[in-house]
Amino acid sequence: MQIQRVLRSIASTGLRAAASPRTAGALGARIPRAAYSSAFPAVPQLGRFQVPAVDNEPMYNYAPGSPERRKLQDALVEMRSQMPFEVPCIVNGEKIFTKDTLNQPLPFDHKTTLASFHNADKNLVEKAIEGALKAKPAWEAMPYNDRAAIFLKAADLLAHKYRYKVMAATMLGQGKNAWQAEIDAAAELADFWRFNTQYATDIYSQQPTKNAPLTWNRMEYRALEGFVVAYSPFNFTAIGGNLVGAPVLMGNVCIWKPSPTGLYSSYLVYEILKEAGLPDGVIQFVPGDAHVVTDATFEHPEFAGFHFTGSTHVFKHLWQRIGNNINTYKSYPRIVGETGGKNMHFLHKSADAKHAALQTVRSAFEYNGQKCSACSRVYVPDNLWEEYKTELVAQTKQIKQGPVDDFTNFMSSVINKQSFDKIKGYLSDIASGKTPNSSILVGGKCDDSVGYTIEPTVVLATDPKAKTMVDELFGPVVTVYVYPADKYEEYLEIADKTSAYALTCGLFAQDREAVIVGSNKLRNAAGNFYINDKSTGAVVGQQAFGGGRASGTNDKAGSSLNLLRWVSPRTIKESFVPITGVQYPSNLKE
Ligand SMILES: NC(=O)c1ccc[n+]([C@@H]2O[C@H](COP(=O)([O-])OP(=O)(O)OC[C@H]3O[C@@H](n4cnc5c(N)ncnc54)[C@H](O)[C@@H]3O)[C@@H](O)[C@H]2O)c1
Ligand SMILES: N[C@@H](CCC=O)C(=O)O
Repeated sequence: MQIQRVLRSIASTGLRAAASPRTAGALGARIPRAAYSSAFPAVPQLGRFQVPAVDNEPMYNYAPGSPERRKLQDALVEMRSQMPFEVPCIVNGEKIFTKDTLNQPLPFDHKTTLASFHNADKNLVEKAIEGALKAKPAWEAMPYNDRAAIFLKAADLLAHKYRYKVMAATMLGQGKNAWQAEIDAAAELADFWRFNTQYATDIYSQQPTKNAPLTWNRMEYRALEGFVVAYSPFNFTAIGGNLVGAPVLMGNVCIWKPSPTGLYSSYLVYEILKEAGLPDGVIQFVPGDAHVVTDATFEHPEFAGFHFTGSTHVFKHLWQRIGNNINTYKSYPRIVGETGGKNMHFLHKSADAKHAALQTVRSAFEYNGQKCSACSRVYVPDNLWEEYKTELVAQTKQIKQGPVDDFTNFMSSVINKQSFDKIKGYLSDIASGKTPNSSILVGGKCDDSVGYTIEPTVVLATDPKAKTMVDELFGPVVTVYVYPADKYEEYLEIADKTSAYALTCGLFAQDREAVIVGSNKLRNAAGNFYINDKSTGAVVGQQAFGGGRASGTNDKAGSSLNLLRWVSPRTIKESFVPITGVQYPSNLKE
């Protein structure tokens, strides 16, 4: 509160100073010092501060007997003993219980509720927008060092004080096992917040390199005029923290509609930012019906940007809506969306078949196949098929599935009934012969009596355009197509054209020429391309993430490219010496 008061006073004195008239219009006239001297003393910046060097958050491995395993198990027990939690909307720092509630169940035990959350109605969303716009001048005026410090502090709070709590919420609410929660809710989120401070510093330091005599040129990276809206998906706690964190670090204010199936961990993320010093109103936490929140935010003239991660059809629909409203807005809204995938592993005949099979099992089935980057189609040359299949089937069969509290479980269940029904529909059609050219090689059972559980499943397709080679299922199903080993280039071209998506791809080959040919032919088939590695597991600071085509705007979360979308630069030229006439030398008579 105190910090907000100070910032508000800075912002308003700044505005007063800008508006105060000069005593005389002519250049060179004396300006009384007092008119200006009171405007800026509250924010002396007596140094060019250097944001601390950042590194990836070290990851614990949760091996049996490790202290981190015990601490995480304790956090799970504690969370289970306290749930269900009640989650309010938070607008202008105030917790608001609207009494219009929904539950977030455990996906692997859907009769048990993790949290009950209050949905915002139209009036509350409008109040959130108004409050955010009021908070904006002070937030934007806060010196960058202080904005960065808030995010660095949040990252440290997350990595230390709240690590196991946020991980436990991610495990119970979103169905992740310990390792998947570690790489998401602890490591990736801390990395996003820390690395972004570095990227923002880099952006701010990009300044004009030339100055004509008697002038000074500068570039100011203004926040967008208005407010930004962020809609987050259920599958990564870190993504929600970055969807709001990136624009806000650059001086924007943000209306955050978290996913109903990732709600409790999102709430904890908001609370951490608040504890780190984020002023009230800068992020407005408004769970709510998607249509209600969209109607209120997308119809507002100050709607300045949309930061989305989720499915392709939702993003396309929302983009269209923004287009239809274009005459409503003060500016052209920035639209950034990372969306679906139909990610492939492509093996050349020189590939290490066992390595590729193991990586396929990890990529296709870790987090129950619910990573946007999960491998869901594989092209295997016939010379490697027997070896690859033997390993793939054996490894798939030994996967243990069940509640996340049992650390020996590699998988749990998919997120909700809608997802379960969709995947079950595809698998039933294959099992009953309704889908031509496809059969189930291993897995295929679906059971939603306790959790929304789908067995890890491998489909064998005899048509490279079979339905499950094309559509995103977003669950633990991978489809394999066996191609003639000597038709590598032909099948690279088919793979490139098979799906509308272009998110991630793993190319497996020992032969360097095959690596070069594959990389070239699949240049536009993926925004994240891996050679002899799986299609999942991008790390902030190492592999900036995002895809093209129907997979998104490819603004690369976890990079300066993304942060640049949240600023509207102003070029400033200052002249130091008055001119003395209008004519240029070229106007003079010979
Ligand atoms: N490319 C990436 O970086 C990336 C990362 C994570 C997830 N994803 C994709 O996200 C999807 C899975 O996440 P999800 O199920 O949470 O996605 P989703 O599209 O169902 O939901 C995303 C967000 O949009 C909201 N939403 C849903 N329907 C809406 C509508 N009609 N109008 C307005 N808002 C709406 C949701 O409430 C949620 O906040 C997959 O397609 C996956 O590939 C992509
Ligand atoms: N960072 C993740 C992708 C996020 C999508 O769900 C990965 O690369 O596995």
